[in-house]
Amino acid sequence: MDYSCSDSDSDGSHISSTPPRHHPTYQRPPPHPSSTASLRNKPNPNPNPNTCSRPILKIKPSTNTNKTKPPPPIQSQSQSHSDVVHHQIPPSCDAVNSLPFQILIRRPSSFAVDEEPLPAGGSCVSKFTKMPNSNLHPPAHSQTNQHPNLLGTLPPDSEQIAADFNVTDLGGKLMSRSKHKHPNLIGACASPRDNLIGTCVLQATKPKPKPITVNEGNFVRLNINGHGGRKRFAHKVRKRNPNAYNGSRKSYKRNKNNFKVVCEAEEDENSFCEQGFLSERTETRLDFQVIENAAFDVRHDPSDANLVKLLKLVYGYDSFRDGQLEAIKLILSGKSSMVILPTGAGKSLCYQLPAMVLEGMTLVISPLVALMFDQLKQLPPAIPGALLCSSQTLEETSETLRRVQEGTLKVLFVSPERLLNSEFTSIFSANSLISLVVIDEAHCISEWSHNFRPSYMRLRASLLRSSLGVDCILAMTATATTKTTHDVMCSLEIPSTNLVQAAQIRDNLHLSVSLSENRMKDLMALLKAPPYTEVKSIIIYCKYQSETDRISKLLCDSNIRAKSYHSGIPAKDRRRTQELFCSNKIRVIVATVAFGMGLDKSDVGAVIHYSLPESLEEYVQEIGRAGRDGRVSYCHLFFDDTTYFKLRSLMYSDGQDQYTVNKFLSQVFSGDSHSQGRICTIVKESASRKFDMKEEVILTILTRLELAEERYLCLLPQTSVTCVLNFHITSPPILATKDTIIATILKKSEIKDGQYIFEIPMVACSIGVQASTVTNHLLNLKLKGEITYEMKDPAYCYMIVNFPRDICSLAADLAKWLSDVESCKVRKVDAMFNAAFFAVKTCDRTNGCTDCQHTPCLQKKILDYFNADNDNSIPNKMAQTSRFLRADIKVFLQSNSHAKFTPRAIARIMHGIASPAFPSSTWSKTHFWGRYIQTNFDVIMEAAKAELMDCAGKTAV
Ligand SMILES: Nc1ncnc2c1ncn2[C@@H]1O[C@H](COP(=O)(O)OP(=O)(O)OP(=O)(O)O)[C@@H](O)[C@H]1O
Repeated sequence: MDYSCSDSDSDGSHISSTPPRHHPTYQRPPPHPSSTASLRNKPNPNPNPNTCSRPILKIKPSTNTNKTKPPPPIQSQSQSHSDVVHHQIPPSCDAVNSLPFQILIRRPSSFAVDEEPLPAGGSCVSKFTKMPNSNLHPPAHSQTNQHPNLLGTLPPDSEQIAADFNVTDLGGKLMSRSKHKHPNLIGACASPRDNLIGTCVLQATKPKPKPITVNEGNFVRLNINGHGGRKRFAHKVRKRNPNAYNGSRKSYKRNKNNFKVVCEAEEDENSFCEQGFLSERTETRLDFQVIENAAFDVRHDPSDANLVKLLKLVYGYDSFRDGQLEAIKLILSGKSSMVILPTGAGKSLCYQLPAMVLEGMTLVISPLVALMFDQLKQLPPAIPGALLCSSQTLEETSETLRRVQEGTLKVLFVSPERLLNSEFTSIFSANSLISLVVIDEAHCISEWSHNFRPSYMRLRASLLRSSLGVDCILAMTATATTKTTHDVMCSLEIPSTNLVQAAQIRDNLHLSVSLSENRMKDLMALLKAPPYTEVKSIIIYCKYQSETDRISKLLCDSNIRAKSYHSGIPAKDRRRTQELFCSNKIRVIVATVAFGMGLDKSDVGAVIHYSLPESLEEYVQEIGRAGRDGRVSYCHLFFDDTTYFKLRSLMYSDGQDQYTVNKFLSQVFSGDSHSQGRICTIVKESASRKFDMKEEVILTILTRLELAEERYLCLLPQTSVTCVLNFHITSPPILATKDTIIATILKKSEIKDGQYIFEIPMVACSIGVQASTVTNHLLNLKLKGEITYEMKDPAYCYMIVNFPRDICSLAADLAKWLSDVESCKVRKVDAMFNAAFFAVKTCDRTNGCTDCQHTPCLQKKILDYFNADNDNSIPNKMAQTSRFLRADIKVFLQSNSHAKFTPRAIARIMHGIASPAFPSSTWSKTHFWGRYIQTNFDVIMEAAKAELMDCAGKTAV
């Protein structure tokens, strides 16, 4: 069996494995640094005392099956950069937080989109430009200036974090501005001229209502007929939505500097008249006036009638969907809430509408940059919005921050990593600018979700309150089990009464499932038969990238317009594919899990799962991309044992033994118990190989150490450790005479082929400054043409806050926690497989199920799964013993006596799972690779442990 074809796209969860793809010939595997057996220990209790019981808020049932639920600088102590580097730097956590870097998580996954170079820009300037109101205009001297260090090209390693330099530096400047009274309402036009150019401000008092004239009535007329009105209005929105970037990254890029286009309109009124735009602009002004009045009414009386009126004006919809009204009322009354509504149910409206009504700004925390762009684009014109991401230019970032300070933004999208930047957060904590924090995809907070992210783990109510000065939090997700919901609500301190939940699956989705011996053949047959022949847009989900390419080619060969989509395809091509799909130029998109988040194509008529999803959550998310227009849509799932076993094995990619965690912690806390305040770095790549631990797992452990009650460390923005420097204009010794940093660099460098190689933290420490000061200085010199340099060895950076009293028991706790997370993921695969298996093999087809149509029984399985109080008892198909296992392990160890193994490493090889120290490029050539994929992983680990102890005993003798 060949298990090396594992080019899967992760779902964004670091726990998902993304093994490499290759087929090399067998070589003798290299020795491995780690060795011996692993141990286990006691669990970590729930850290949050705020328990949330069953949800209480009920949603009125509609067609859906609604569910109700409730110190001073000291000398450097750097070691080799390959491991942990320690640096004593000014100790205040705040001070170090102000390093102009952010932690960015590199993910070989859908979330990797987060870090892809996105089209520059993102702060979309709306036509709601600031009006000449002295209250809103800072004095000229307080205008934001460009930071001299931040212009021009950034070094490759710092490209990603460059924008965050901007935020940091600007943050400081912005803080020194005069404090402006934050406006309250949207769309109050200030002067006739401002009106003509569609300029708006937010006012604190109710504006004088204007009588609606024939012209003015256009807006109301456009929307009065609900859906039809919405369509026509949507057209207007597309034409004029200040938040939209025309649906196309390309065109957005083209327009990114065209803020001027909007501003120029002010000067070029005549041309607008000539082009016949004047009346449209007048309508726009009046539209906003009407909306503003309606928003004012809602703020003073959030009655159903007023809310529906505002809904109709802004969106053109006649009524709220399930859960929306309840959620909006909770938010408007200042209550933190959690909203669990199916994909496509309209969760965005639950924060957009309050954003219009509430004073101050709504901050939306979103896991993906691509998702932020989509959400920004979808904001109605009446809600001025922007986003901040690391791919933006200094100008774009400063423009957005200026609008934040002025209060002319109502919605701002940011990534969770942004909250690590204390200068960014200080803008808000000092000014109370934010009235609502929305956490999109809130399940990512919980390690018990299918998509846990370490950066989300840091989103706790206490942090949000202290760093952003906000009281009201809205957590939104489409998929959360009872355990995940409880976890999220506890972390965000949301009372159990404030849960708005509806069935996690829509009724218009027809679910079918089949056990397949030959999935490719069955897929082709499915596509060539009704109802699929009639479906205009289809998504086919596969586990592996290679599968998507193969299937899309096959479909094209069969005259079906199809394209593949996965994270191995360049971002530009992926965007193009998505555009082609959204504009119906291709009929089928064959994708990995990397596709779909934030996709709002309403007429996807079918979603086919060529591979078993990793969890019912993933399944529900993905089928939720069908039928968003409410029409009957078809979702078919193919499954088979082989895919299940492979998938299940992959869930063991991230677990760690206590032995390894212990070694890792010893490295993290190397030094003595008086090392509080010491700044350390862990070079990602070398540490990952050394401990046979994925980089994301390293970050997860560090984050966990930060969030522990004792707070062992404080995570700092990531940095690069090594710098390779070339001098170009002035000779190094001459430059050193007038530049202290260069003088220190010369002292600390090793010279190789004329290049100066040094460690940034070491240089920073010896001068007693922060690493960012050194990098900023280098950047400045680079911009002057004096030097060029390359940054290497990206590293996690942290400050030791509390030295652990007992590293062994801490390691035991952490290993137990990692093991629990691992088991949880395995159970999720089992639950997915069991649901499919039940439908095909056990369902008696009495409750509406027929042949392979299993909507009723799958819906029930899904609801049961999401509502279960625990997930402990999920049966699985794994063998619990194997006759030849011990003997095979013995042979394997004998034939690889040069290498050192842990029991887990052996079990992974027997399951065909690659890891940083045992890559499949080398180890997949052993014929034991994946041989025991059907045997319980823990059983193999136990056998391996016994065999290793045997070997060790013999060696000792
Ligand atoms: N009350 C409503 N009436 C009609 N359409 C609505 C209503 N509320 C939202 N919609 C529409 O439903 C579509 C889906 O909304 P939205 O993108 O907010 O869904 P979502 O729940 O966030 O989905 P996902 O979980 O996939 O992100 C949008 O086109 C939106 O305009």
